[in-house]
Amino acid sequence: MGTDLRVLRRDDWDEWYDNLLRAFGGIPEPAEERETFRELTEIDRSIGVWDDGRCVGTAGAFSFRLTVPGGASVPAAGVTMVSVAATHRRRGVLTSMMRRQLDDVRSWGEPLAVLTASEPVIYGRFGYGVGTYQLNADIDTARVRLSVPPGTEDVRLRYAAPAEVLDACEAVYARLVSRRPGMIARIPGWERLWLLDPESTRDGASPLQCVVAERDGEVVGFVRYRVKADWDATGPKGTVVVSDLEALDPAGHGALWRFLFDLDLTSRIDIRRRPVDEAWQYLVSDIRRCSPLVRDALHVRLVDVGAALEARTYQTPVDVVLEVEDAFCPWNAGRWRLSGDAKGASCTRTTDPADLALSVRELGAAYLGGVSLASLAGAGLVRELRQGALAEASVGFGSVVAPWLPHGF
Ligand SMILES: CC(=O)SCCNC(=O)CCNC(=O)[C@H](O)C(C)(C)COP(=O)(O)OP(=O)(O)OC[C@H]1O[C@@H](n2cnc3c(N)ncnc32)[C@H](O)[C@@H]1OP(=O)(O)O
Repeated sequence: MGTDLRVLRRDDWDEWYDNLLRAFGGIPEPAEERETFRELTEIDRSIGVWDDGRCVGTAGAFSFRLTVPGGASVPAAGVTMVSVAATHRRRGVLTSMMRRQLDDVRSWGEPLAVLTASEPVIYGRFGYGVGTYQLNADIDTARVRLSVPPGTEDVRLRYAAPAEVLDACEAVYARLVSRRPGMIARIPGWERLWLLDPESTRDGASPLQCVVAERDGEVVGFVRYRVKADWDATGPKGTVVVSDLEALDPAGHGALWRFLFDLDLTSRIDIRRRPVDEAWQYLVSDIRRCSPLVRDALHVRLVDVGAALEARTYQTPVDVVLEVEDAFCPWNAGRWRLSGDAKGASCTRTTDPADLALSVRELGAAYLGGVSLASLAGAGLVRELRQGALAEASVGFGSVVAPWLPHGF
């Protein structure tokens, strides 16, 4: 028997998933988490590589709908659970899975594939560009002060068991999805992930706690967090480890952040995976003592350039011919005329002279409006062939709010 790349079968899931866990260090997952991922795995959209009957490669693809600039919710394959057995690494197993997967995504009619990478170096060769960034912060709340906007006093906070208020929290999330490019509409069942709280993954912190923010009886935000207690000879210096926080308006946001800042016996907030333009940064007295750190988040691949560029809108009018290079998905290569504005867009094949030349990777980076084409041109990755085309496209592709991926997958 030789090497076989095929769609996953339900009976093979355990061996397939064990290959994945082993590639990530071989640390077993708590039973509840493993069962949740078993249920969330879309078997017929997952592939594996078997060598002599043993699984040596895995890759899955969730059926996401991703918010793009303009607010449309666009089908996107959420590439996930990628692994190759260390015994078989660097022999092209990943490349063969990426080949099959992108062909599949195309045949499913999904214009985009997206992923979060274990290491950013892996996926550029397959045409993915970094389309969103995330902000991590480690805030010294003993030194940094927070001011809050008017209306914060009208927001009431109350503790609740995370499971008890899950529906209300999900309703807040659902209202935010169309507001930011990069957000993913919730697939039923995924909400269970936010409640998983096995002791083994807490790293010494408390169980998950939840506080909801209400105004006039309506939930306008929530925060889920843990507290990691710490005491030394000088007294308490605990850390608030934030799991997620969402708010519908500035007052709800301010109230929740003030709560985090004011928690007794703590002197730090550890918060990750936040929007790079999130409001709290403009409310703190000393941003340096918040140790902000920006990191790549969502990697974006245009699987169907025409359909993807038509699915979003452009904040100012654009009419440009793009010369696209795409060695891995050659059906995208060549010239496309993109004409669009804030109401809609068309993107069709053309033989007209090109205005901008770039690879599909740069298009992926710029697609959600978080990376400007002008910045990429500054790096020599986008070439302007008609004077003025770069500024026109760069402004048009932009987004008023920074794109943001709220959770990993
Ligand atoms: C979306 C997600 O799920 S991200 C999770 C990815 N998985 C992991 O990080 C788990 C641990 N790592 C692995 O399982 C494997 O090393 C993988 C999946 C990253 C790579 O699989 P491989 O089968 O070794 O990759 P493959 O042989 O097809 O490599 C293709 C090219 O990418 C390069 N490459 C692959 N992985 C890496 C890496 N981690 N760092 C640097 N280069 C890499 C290879 O050197 C090769 O380059 P070349 O074409 O110039 O020779």
